[in-house]
This record gives sequence, C-alpha cells and structure tokens, in this order.
Amino acid sequence: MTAGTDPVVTFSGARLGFGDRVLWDDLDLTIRPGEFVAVLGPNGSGKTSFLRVLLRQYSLDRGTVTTTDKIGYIPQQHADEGDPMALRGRDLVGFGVDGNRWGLGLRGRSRRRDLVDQALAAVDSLPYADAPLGVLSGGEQQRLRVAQAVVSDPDLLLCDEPLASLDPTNQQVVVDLIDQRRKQAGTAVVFVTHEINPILPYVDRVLYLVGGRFRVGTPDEVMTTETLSELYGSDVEVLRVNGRLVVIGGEDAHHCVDIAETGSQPL
Ligand SMILES: Nc1ncnc2c1ncn2[C@@H]1O[C@H](COP(=O)(O)OP(=O)(O)OP(=O)(O)O)[C@@H](O)[C@H]1O
Repeated sequence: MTAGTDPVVTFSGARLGFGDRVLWDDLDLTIRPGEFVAVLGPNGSGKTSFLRVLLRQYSLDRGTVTTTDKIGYIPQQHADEGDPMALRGRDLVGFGVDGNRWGLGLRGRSRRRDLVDQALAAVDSLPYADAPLGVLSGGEQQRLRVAQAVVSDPDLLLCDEPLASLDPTNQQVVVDLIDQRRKQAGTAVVFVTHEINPILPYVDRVLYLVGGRFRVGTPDEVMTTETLSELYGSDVEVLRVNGRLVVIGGEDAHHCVDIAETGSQPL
C-alpha cells in the first residue's frame, strides 16, 4: 500500500437538495484509504448526485466536503465517449494519462506510452487495445474503463454502476480488477449500485439513501429488516438466500431473486 491514513473524503453536516427535495441532510462521513463504500438506494434517491458532489459538479447546500485531488472515475458501460468506431481502447486509456495536461514533449510521449501499456496489461486488455471500442464486448470495454480510471494513480475511485448490463462472469472480472487496485494501492472505492450482491464480499460500509434519509454502516448493520423498514418507513424484509441478500419491499425491488428457493433466513 502506498496511500497514507488521512481520510480521502470527509463530509461534515452535509446537505444536498433541489428545490423542496432534500436528498440528504446532516451527513457526517469519513472515508479512509482502502475502504470500499457501496452507495445504495432506490431510483432518484441521490446516488449519482452523491458522486457529482465528490466530483465537484454539484455544491452542497450546507456543510462541507473535502476530498483528495486524485480521483478516478468508472462510468456505466455504454458511457458516451464520442464515436465508438473512431476511438480505440488505447486512446481511451491515454485520456486518463493526459488529464488536464496538454502538449507533452517527446519524453512525455514515451512515458505516456509506457503508462498506457502498463495499464492495459494490468487489466489484460493488450490483445484488443488497438481495436475500435465499438467492436468490443461490454466486459472488454469495462476493463478498459478500469484501466483509464486507475492510470492516473487515484487515491479515490468513483464507480457509477460499472457492472450494469454485464453478465455475472464479466461483473466478477471488473469487481476483481477494482478490488485489486484497492488492495495494491490503498485506493478507496465509492461504488454506486442497485445490486449489492456482486460486491457484497468486498464492501466495508454501505451508505443507503432513501427519500431524503440515510444510514451508514457495515452491510450487517444496514442490510437488515429492521433498519431498512425504518429507513423506507414501510415494511421491508431482508433475507439471505444462498449467500445472497434479497430485499423485499421498499420503493423498488432491487436485489431481488426468486425466493422460492429454500434456506432463506430473515435478517
Ligand atoms: N441538476 C439537477 N437539478 C435538479 N434536480 C436534480 C439535479 N440532479 C439530480 N436531480 C434530482 O435529484 C434526484 C436524485 O437524482 P440522482 O440521479 O442522484 O438519483 P439516483 O439515486 O442516482 O437515481 P437512479 O438510481 O435512477 O440513477 C432526482 O429526483 C433528480 O431528478
């Protein structure tokens, strides 16, 4: 681990709202190097807005937020990168190296090429690095987006539903790459998702947003019938079915699997 122990994110008395709509209020949250924080909640609860605050795209109404300057970002698959047939994986990762720097000299160009090659190798993407993005599978594209996000050596990795529309095998590959970065470099991960199960083994804490309220805690603390019923203000049941969490009720039925299976235990 190269990261220190200073927090990479600190919210203090934070409030964000749009008009009459409050997404969260009085949020105190500190995220440390190497922590994996999942941001969960129904549609419109403020998950993406939470990332936008961290990216400085949205300002808080009240309170403060401080973050590290070294932030990487992994979007959903199908993120808009312009013409997918004109752009190669190598170009995408190169943008991650450039950041806001322009006009690299000759030495800079060779260093850039090395960094891009190392990042491509780390996610096993060298074989298709020169193909247009548009011909690559969803899983291959997401590996490249992980490479783009980590090539700038971030202390904080923001992930906006990066597993959406990937099959379970590719979900696992992408989560493993993110977790590998976390373990090797002590990079903190903030991971927005509708579906906690693919990341459950890695999650240290959950920030669960619902209708202007929130809970922060370990998955065992937050993902319970009692806590989520209180948060939603209605009856919600949380079951563990064959190692997976199933949330029944709430405003939308995320985490849902067929509960006709046996062996479920209310939590
Ligand atoms: N710039 C903005 N101006 C006004 N309202 C906004 C703005 N950005 C977000 N909102 C509103 O804030 C709420 C939260 O939106 P956000 O996209 O953060 O939710 P989300 O939890 O990510 O939703 P989803 O799961 O559907 O992606 C929504 O009601 C949205 O319309």
